[in-house]
Parts: sequence; C-alpha cells; structure tokens
Amino acid sequence: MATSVTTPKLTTTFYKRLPITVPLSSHFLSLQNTLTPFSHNCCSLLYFQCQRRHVAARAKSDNGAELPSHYDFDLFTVGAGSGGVRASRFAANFGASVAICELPFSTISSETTGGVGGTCVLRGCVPKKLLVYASKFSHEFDESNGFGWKYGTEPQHDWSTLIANKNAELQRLTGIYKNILINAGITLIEGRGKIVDPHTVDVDGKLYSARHILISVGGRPFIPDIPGSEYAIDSDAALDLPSKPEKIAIVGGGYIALEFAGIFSGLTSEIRDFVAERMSLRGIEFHTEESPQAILKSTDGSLSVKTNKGTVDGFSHVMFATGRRPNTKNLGLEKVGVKMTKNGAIEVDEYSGTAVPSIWAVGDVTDRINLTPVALMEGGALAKTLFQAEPTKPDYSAVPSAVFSQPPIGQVGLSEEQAIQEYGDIDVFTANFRPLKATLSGLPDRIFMKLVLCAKTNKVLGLHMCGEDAPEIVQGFAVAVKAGLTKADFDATVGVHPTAAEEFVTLRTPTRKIRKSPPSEGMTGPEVKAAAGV
Ligand SMILES: Cc1cc2nc3c(=O)[nH]c(=O)nc-3n(C[C@H](O)[C@H](O)[C@H](O)COP(=O)(O)OP(=O)(O)OC[C@H]3O[C@@H](n4cnc5c(N)ncnc54)[C@H](O)[C@@H]3O)c2cc1C
Ligand SMILES: NC(=O)c1ccc[n+]([C@@H]2O[C@H](COP(=O)([O-])OP(=O)(O)OC[C@H]3O[C@@H](n4cnc5c(N)ncnc54)[C@H](O)[C@@H]3O)[C@@H](O)[C@H]2O)c1
Repeated sequence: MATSVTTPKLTTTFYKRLPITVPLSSHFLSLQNTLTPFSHNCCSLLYFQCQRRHVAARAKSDNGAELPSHYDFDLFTVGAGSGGVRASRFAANFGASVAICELPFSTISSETTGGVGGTCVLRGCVPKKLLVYASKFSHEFDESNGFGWKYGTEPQHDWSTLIANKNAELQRLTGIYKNILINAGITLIEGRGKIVDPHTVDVDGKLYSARHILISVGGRPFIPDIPGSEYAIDSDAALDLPSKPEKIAIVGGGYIALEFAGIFSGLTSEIRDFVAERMSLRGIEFHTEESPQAILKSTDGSLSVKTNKGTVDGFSHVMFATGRRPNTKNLGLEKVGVKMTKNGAIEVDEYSGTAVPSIWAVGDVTDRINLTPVALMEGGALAKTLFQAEPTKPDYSAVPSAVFSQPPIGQVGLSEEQAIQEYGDIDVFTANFRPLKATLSGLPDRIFMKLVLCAKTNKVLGLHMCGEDAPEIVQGFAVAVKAGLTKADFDATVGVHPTAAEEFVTLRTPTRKIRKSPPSEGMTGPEVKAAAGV
C-alpha cells in the first residue's frame, strides 16, 4: 500500500550541477579535482556517464526545456534497510522522484517479512547492542563489590521485561524510519519487490517503472543443512526468544557468535561454543575444530549436538552463527541479466553498478564489507553518482569495525599480517595492562592495544584494541588513521588522563620490528631476531 505519493520537481540548481549541460562551469571544474580517475579529462567523465548512464534521471532538451520522463520514478529501491534508505533519501534530496518497497514488519525475517529499517535496526546492531547493555550489568555488579557496593540479595534479571522494552524500541524506530522516507517525499510501498525487466519492478502484482532500480535487499542468516537443523535457531530468533536459554550451544566463531556468547554469558545462561578457531574470552568456554554434524532432540525436549569429536547433551537451545547469505533468491535477477557470485551476492563494479546498466546494488547483498556504515556509504555514493552528476566510489580504506563481545574488540586499518604483506618493513607497538578499575574491582580484566606502523614513513597503518570501551576509542582514532597520521603525530598529542585511550599516544618502545629487507646496521638483539623472523 502506498503511504505517500510525491514527485518533487527538479530544480534549476540541480540542472546546473550536470556536467553534460554545463561542462565548463566553475562547479564542474571544482568537481574534477575530486574525481580520481577522471581528474584530468572531462571527456572521460562524459564518456563514463554515457556508458553507465550515470547522468541524473531526467534529461534536458537543447533549448533547456525539461523532457518528460516516461518512467513512474527516477529511482525504485527494493529493500528499506541501511543502504536502501540512505540511497533513496539522498536521491530524493538531490531532486529525484523515488519509490521504495519493503516487506511487512516482523522481528523474524523471512521471504515474506522484514520491516522498514532493515537488519541493523530490527534484527542486528540495535537490538544486539541493547542486549549487550543488558548483559554487561552482571560484570558491573561483580566489579562494584570492590568499590563498596553490597546487595541484600543476588540481582535478578527479568528476560520478558528486556524483550518487551526492546521490541517497543524497535516499533518506535521502524516508525521513525518510515517518517524519514515519507518526509523526504519518497513513495513507500509495502510488499515484496521482484525485478521484471531492467526498468520494471513488480510489488505483489503491481508494476512500477523506473529509470534506475536499486537492489538493497541485504542478507539473512544461514544454517547449514544438517540433520536436525530445524531445531536450531539463528540470530533473528536469538534476539526475540520467549524465555532466556538455560544452556545454549553457539556454533561459529565470527562476529555474531562472539557477541551472543557475551550476551548469554552475561545474562547467566550456560554457554558452549562450537568453533573452528582457537579463542578465549572472559567466562566463555571455546572449543576448537568442532563442527556440528547433527542436532538430536530427546524425549524430554533437550537438544544434543553431535560433532566430529563426540556428542554433547542437555542444551535448551542451539544457535547457529555461521554466516549470512544474500537475499537474492526469486528476485528475477538472473532473468534480466544481473550477474551473481556463487554465494548469491550481486556482482557490482566500483560504482555499485551491476551487469545491467539501469540496475544497481548496495549493502550486504553485494557482500563487500557487510557493515551498516559501509552500506550507508555505498548508498550515499550511489545517490551522488546517479542524481548529482558526481560519480563517487565508496572508499573502503581504513573502515573501522568492532565486535561487541565482552570485552569488546575494535580495529581500524591493517592487521600486522596485512601490513607485512603490503609494506614489508613494519614496527609494532603493543600495550597489555590492567585497567585502573580492576585494581579495586579485583577482577582479572586486562586491556590490549596495538599500533602497526610503516617502518619507513612512520605512518600508522593499523590500530587495534581489546578491552573496555574499545569500540568508542577506536572510532575516535579512526579519524587519525584515515588521515594517514604518523606515530610522531600520535606522540605529539597530549593524552587525557586517567584513561585507557591515552596509552595510544604514549607508546614509546616497539615490541617488535619486522623486516623483509635485510637488517640495517645498528639494529641489535631482539630487533635483529624479529627482523630475521625468529
Ligand atoms: C545480529 C547482527 C548484528 C549486527 N551488528 C552490527 C553492528 O554492530 N555494526 C554494524 O556495522 N553492522 C552490524 N550488522 C550488520 C548490519 O546489520 C548489515 O551490514 C546492514 O544491516 C546491511 O544493510 P543493507 O541495507 O545492506 O541490508 P538490510 O539492513 O538487511 O536491509 C535489507 C532490507 O531489504 C528487505 N527485503 C529483502 N528482500 C526484499 C524484497 N524482495 N522486497 C522488498 N524488501 C526486501 C529486508 O526485509 C530488509 O529490510 C549486524 C548484523 C546482524 C545480523
Ligand atoms: N559488530 C559488528 O559489526 C557485526 C556484528 C554482527 C554481524 N556483523 C556482520 O554480519 C556478518 C555475519 O556474521 P556471522 O558471525 O554470522 O558470520 P562470520 O562470517 O563473521 O562468522 C561465521 C563463523 O562461522 C564459522 N562457521 C561456518 N560454518 C561453520 C560450521 N559448519 N561449523 C562451525 N563453524 C562454522 C566460521 O568459521 C566463522 O567463524 C559478519 O561477517 C559481519 O559482516 C557485524
């Protein structure tokens, strides 16, 4: 059902931005300076735009009159998650007429359910972080004893209050997202979109034509097809369980497994993780190289997990966090010629263009970096490319990220291994310390930090942290890493005291120097050993 139908008129200012109509305007010249591949030659920009139809949605006749568009919309977006909403809103702001379709709301996603806001808002970042907040209290209660706090009774947690409050917040947020779209003059259509031809989308039997179509349908959790997989839950269900799991098996060792292990551990569920990699986090037992082969249900309703190493009994829940798959099934993409990877992700060029010139794709459905801020960047860049005559590539350098495990992990830039690969000679500074809070809490908490530098230029290539507040701290330092600052810039920065973050500007001695080139004269002892890879 359409909740708003508005087609904003394109303004004169908008037309002035088009290089095709005003190629030598000062605006165009300034644009040229920001476009890497086209910086020196406006002809290549024009050629590029003609090839990929990157020119804005409506054309202008030779005498300057607006030519009527024979499409219903300049842009039709399928999927109102992070990427789709951002691209649509920016496109509408640039003067395009935009429609967006989205499945009806549900906390659990399916072929027929979704909701405006998408995964991040309804089944990802936001509800996950709310549950992380809920679960962190148990550690904070433990910490508080050393600071003099005493509790008459053991604090109790009420799962149903948490889930009800979380769901009320999701309703509020999906409403806000709808309003954002409607207030931007975008036509919001509830239903499942399917591509009919390069310029037509079918939403539950009704056809809409558009000059450009954007596919931003995201992805859904993937549970391997093993016997008993119908007893397993995924992250959608784990965020909306009717009761707290007593004992939960978590399969996987990626973002979601680590975050949910922290959530359920903090909320005092018993956790058992089945994971391929070796790892250890506070209070959580991780088992290595154990991949479930079957899930069995006993007569008492409890679940057993059969692995390559034996069978573990007595679970109330088994959660799979084994990755996600793009939502490209039954979307009509193959029929119109959109190319896909064997994983089902849409193949796109650097401007998010698919193999079909009028069809574009952003976000998780393209399986580039599957994070909300990246989907937002891709959506914003596409809107500029299509409707502001400003071909814009998303920039994937120094994308920061965090795992909201407990303790959390944050990183930006290159890992040590990537830096060696790319730069050869690197210096690594580390700090591993007991935070001030732990001195009174008496808990065994630690903080670990790492800076990876290019040995030749002193530039900070990577910054990593595991410990309290790592995501907040890394977000701040990400600006410095993105800007290409050096260790000298870090050293010249005064710290904020007493904080953990100040360690990043007071690291004095390298922990190791890794050299691919022969060791230089003057290098001694451990440095030479590190340089030789000993
Ligand atoms: C548990 C979890 C936690 C996460 N935590 C974080 C985090 O902390 N930080 C972070 O950066 N990222 C996080 N992510 C990843 C983040 O949620 C995604 O990268 C982001 O939502 C991708 O946005 P998108 O627009 O590509 O897709 P989505 O947000 O998935 O939006 C796609 C939308 O398309 C709709 N749709 C699908 N098919 C159709 C159709 N045929 N017709 C109409 N509509 C359709 C869907 O219903 C959905 O609303 C998390 C993900 C999960 C699962
Ligand atoms: N904080 C964040 O930014 C955040 C949080 C959650 C999710 N995400 C995004 O969502 C994506 C999906 O998350 P995810 O954790 O599901 O995927 P993931 O790709 O991060 O991790 C999947 C894990 O499952 C393991 N695995 C796969 N098959 C297995 C099997 N049969 N048995 C045992 N282990 C198996 C893999 O080895 C891997 O450790 C992430 O890659 C990320 O892009 C981001």
